[in-house]
Amino acid sequence: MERLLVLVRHGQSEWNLQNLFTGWRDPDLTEKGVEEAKAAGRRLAASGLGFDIAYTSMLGRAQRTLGLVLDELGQTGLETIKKQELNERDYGELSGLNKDDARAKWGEEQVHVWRRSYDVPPPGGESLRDTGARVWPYYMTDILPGVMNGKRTLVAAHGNSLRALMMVLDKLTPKTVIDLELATGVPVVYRLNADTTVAEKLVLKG
Ligand SMILES: O=C(O)[C@@H](CO)OP(=O)(O)O
Repeated sequence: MERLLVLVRHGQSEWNLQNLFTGWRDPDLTEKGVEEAKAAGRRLAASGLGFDIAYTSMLGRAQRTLGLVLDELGQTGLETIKKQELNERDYGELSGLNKDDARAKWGEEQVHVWRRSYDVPPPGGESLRDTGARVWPYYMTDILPGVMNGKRTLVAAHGNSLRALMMVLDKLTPKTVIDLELATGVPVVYRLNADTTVAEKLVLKG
C-alpha cells in the first residue's frame, strides 16, 4: 500500500518580499508566489502524483497555494481540511516588523535565535516547540492515520509549521533543526514505512 505524504510551503508572500515577520498575519501571495505554487503543482503532476485529501492552515497564502497546486494537478475541489493547528508560528510582537530593522535593534544573533531556535519564543509569540505542541498532536491524530490507511495526503502550510512536522519525519533534534530552511513552493515527497518512519524522501526542486 502506498503511504504518501507531500508537504509544500506556500509560495512567496507580499511580506516575504518586503522582508517582514509574518506569523499569523495574512498577506496574499506575490505574482512570483503564484508562479511558484503553479510550478509546484506542475512538478507533482510530472512526477505522476495525485492526492486523496489535502490539509492546509487558516491563512490565505497557504490556502491559495493549495488551490493553485490542485488546479495544476487537475484536482480542483479535492477534499480539503483547513486547520489553525497548521498555521505559521505566531511571531507575537515581531509580526509586521522588518527583519533587518529587528537585527539593527536587537542584534543579528538574537534575531537568528528567535527565528530558528527550538525553544526560545519571540516576545509574545511561539517558539518552534510551542508550534510543534499544536502541529504534532494534529499530525498524530488526524493526518498520519489517513496516510497509514493509504490516503495520499498533501499538506500546504508554512515555513515553521512544516519545520516542526519535519522534525518528526526527519528525526531532527533541537540542535539540527536550527539549520533546516524550507524554500517556498518546493514540494517535499515522503513515502512512509508501516511503522510510520520515512522510507523515502524526495525534494522536487525546479
Ligand atoms: O515571517 C514569518 O512568518 C516566517 C516565514 O516567512 O519567517 P522566518 O523565516 O523568520 O521564520
